[in-house]
Amino acid sequence: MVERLSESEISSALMALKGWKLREDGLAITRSLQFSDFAEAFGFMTRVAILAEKADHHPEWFNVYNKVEITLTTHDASGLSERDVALAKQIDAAA
Ligand SMILES: C[C@H](O)[C@H](O)[C@H]1CNC2=NC(N)=NC(=O)C2=N1
Repeated sequence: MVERLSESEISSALMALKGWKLREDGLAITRSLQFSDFAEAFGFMTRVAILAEKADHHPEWFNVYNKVEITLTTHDASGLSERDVALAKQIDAAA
């Protein structure tokens, strides 16, 4: 069973991440990214898809043209877990 992060763990995790915000309900983190065009955006999404599959931890995301909006939460914990932080760090590196 994956543990849900405490508020202080979430705050310190957000400081180590780039551009991620805590969703109003406190149960997810979100980040918006903008690329030069659709092909760049989709290439990023492809890299993230491979990382997500390897981690067995998957984003909720939306893409329109060169913009990608990502939401991370852990369904199994009904909130944020270390899996979200780990994937967010990998996403920051893939951007
Ligand atoms: C059995 C369980 O659904 C799987 O282990 C994974 C799949 N991907 C997942 N992704 C996310 N975001 N949260 C999960 O709890 C999750 N669980």
